[in-house]
Amino acid sequence: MSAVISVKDLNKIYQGGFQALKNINLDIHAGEIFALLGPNGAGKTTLISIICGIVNPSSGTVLADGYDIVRDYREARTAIGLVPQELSTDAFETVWDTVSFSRGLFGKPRNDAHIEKVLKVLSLWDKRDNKIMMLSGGMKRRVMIAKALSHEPKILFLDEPTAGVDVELRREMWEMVRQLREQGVTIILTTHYIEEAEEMADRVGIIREGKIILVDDKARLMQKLGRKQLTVHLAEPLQSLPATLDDDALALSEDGYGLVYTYDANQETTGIAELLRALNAAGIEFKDLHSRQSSLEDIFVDLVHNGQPAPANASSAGEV
Ligand SMILES: Nc1ncnc2c1ncn2[C@@H]1O[C@H](COP(=O)(O)OP(=O)(O)OP(=O)(O)O)[C@@H](O)[C@H]1O
Repeated sequence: MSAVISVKDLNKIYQGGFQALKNINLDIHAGEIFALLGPNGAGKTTLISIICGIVNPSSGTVLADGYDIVRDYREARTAIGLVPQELSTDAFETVWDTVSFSRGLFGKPRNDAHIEKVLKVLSLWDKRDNKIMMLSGGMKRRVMIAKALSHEPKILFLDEPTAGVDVELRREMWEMVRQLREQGVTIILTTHYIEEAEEMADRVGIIREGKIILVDDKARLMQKLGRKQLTVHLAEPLQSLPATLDDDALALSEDGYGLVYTYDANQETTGIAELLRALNAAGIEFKDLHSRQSSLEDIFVDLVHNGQPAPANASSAGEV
């Protein structure tokens, strides 16, 4: 697969000596949706800013669409559209003028047909003559994306595209991002919503303390690192686990009514049959069984906080 962005041995030391990026190596494939995940301060924005030519690297190289982001700055930058975290648009301009003006900033000749296409994909066509200040927050966010696409970039960076956006609008944005990918745009997004990466990404990269700790195909990652969890709902609460049930993979819920067993679904023997036999032998009755696959969020939390995948925890906040 061809790399549309190629990052090699990239380091960033900010003035004052803080090293925000530590020897980053990363290839982004043409046509994929790549999600960059990491806790606050991990280095996501720094990495994106370097690729987009906003921040200077301390060492290492980055090629965007084959162009060196330092030596061939102009060509590299033309290949990229960036939607930053903060909304910044001219409130008094119309949607059409703002988006066409952005195209001009890249030295591209006027192309009304392209601007029309972008506004239509982003469902902004009906609003083209409205002033930005008349638009809702979600529409303003779409204007930012339209601006980033105005010069026909091959690569689109979305930094926290749905931060503070309600669930319905988030789903709309996801749909729109998928449409852009279908039109051949490579998309790199950073997100705090794991659900967003789980829903959309082809590949996921996890960054922690300035280092890329993992890059993998999302589906493979979930299969490889995912665990399953079986909860046995007991008829009567237990104070503690009987000695015959002592097993690292088994935990008692706080209220004593749930036994939570974590296992690897890819193994030939999961240990479930033994567990149920042991419960019988101990005279422990249960009312129900419930199993779940660990989510990308479980995997992420384990990797970021423990450095390795661990048993699925029932974390469901959806945000890190
Ligand atoms: N201009 C700067 N000077 C010094 N340190 C900086 C500068 N910009 C960022 N940093 C530091 O570099 C680290 C990485 O910051 P960065 O903004 O890249 O993280 P992030 O992963 O994007 O975080 P968030 O999820 O909070 O946006 C942080 O510790 C931050 O304090």
